[in-house]
Amino acid sequence: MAPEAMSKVAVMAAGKGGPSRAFVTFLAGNGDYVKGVVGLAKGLRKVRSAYPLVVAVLPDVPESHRRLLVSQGCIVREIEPVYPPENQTQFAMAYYVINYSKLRIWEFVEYEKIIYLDADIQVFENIDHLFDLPNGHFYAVMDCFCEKTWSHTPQYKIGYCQQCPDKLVAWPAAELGPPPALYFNAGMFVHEPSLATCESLLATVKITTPTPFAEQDFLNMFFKDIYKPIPLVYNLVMAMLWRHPENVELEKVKVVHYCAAGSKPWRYTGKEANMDREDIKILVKKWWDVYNDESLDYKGPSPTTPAAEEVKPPLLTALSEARPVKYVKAPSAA
Ligand SMILES: O=c1ccn([C@@H]2O[C@H](COP(=O)(O)OP(=O)(O)O[C@H]3O[C@H](CO)[C@H](O)[C@H](O)[C@H]3O)[C@@H](O)[C@H]2O)c(=O)[nH]1
Ligand SMILES: O[C@H]1[C@H](O)[C@@H](O)[C@H](O)[C@@H](O)[C@H]1O
Ligand SMILES: [Mn+2]
Repeated sequence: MAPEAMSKVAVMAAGKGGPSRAFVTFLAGNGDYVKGVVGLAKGLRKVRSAYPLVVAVLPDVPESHRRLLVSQGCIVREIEPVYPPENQTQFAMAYYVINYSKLRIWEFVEYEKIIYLDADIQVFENIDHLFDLPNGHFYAVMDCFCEKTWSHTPQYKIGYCQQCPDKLVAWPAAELGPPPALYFNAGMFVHEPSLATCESLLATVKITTPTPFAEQDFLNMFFKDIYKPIPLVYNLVMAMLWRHPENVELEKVKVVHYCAAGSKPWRYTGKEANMDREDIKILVKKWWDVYNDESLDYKGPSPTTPAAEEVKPPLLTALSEARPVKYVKAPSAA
């Protein structure tokens, strides 16, 4: 089926009154991450996903970028920034605001379930079946602790990784107590929006000291009791390719997360560590092939009404009214 026909199916399916579902991504600033979102929208079309891509945008995303996303069939929704607790940021403020603002997607209660994907993710095979996972859990892929980005952690310091818990070094339980809880990469997850959860997330974040991986550390803490790992084919964290090649069957991977330093396809130069690998070059080319494929451009009806009708509800209104936030053409939860 042609991509534009599939988009019509998506609109129809969304309007049928079944459980409403959406892919959600997140965009901040006026930089080049918008390319990631365009690539993702086209990738989801290529694999014939039946569900829309909602883009949660911070107020600093320029109008031209919003229009571009709408022209690519995305549903653009502005969110309010979430700020870290005052005076507690040992790291850059902007970084925390960007990442914590992701917590707003729990406000999207017109969707019963969402699959969140970072803008630096591409979907190469259909993953719509993940919407059928039982509710009540937080599904995501386990992270790898082996890159330098982890050097602040005890795991990294002793050379322990949950991807091969017995191989490198076993966790020294005698000294450090039980091994750390399983830790997911927050670039991709499956969960249910809920105003109650959102309220609790925002209240908890206010009293939680920011840590280096920002909302990722926070979500790991918040959802640790309901976290369920899913196979790494749903979020290939790139470092897995050189850190744990024995765990990766590249031909089976459905979702690639271009998160390693230097791997964002739209900034790729090949010069950073590990970036001259053949598998990386292939994955970067695959991303560009989707991004440049004009046949994947959105050709269906406009997924939103004019920008003036965009509803930008303050969280408090949304919470106090405790009903789905109204938004143009988004599948209704009814
Ligand atoms: O200028 C920016 C920066 C980030 N983003 C959005 O924020 C997401 C997270 O940023 P990165 O993808 O660059 O972060 P990484 O994947 O390298 O980092 C990982 O850690 C982050 C916090 O440290 C987040 O948890 C993220 O989901 C997780 O995969 C992006 O995909 C994008 O959707 C923007 O829109 N603009
Ligand atoms: O393991 C990954 C990786 O190290 C990324 O580069 C980092 O940005 C992520 O937050 C982390 O989860
Ligand atoms: Mn990412």
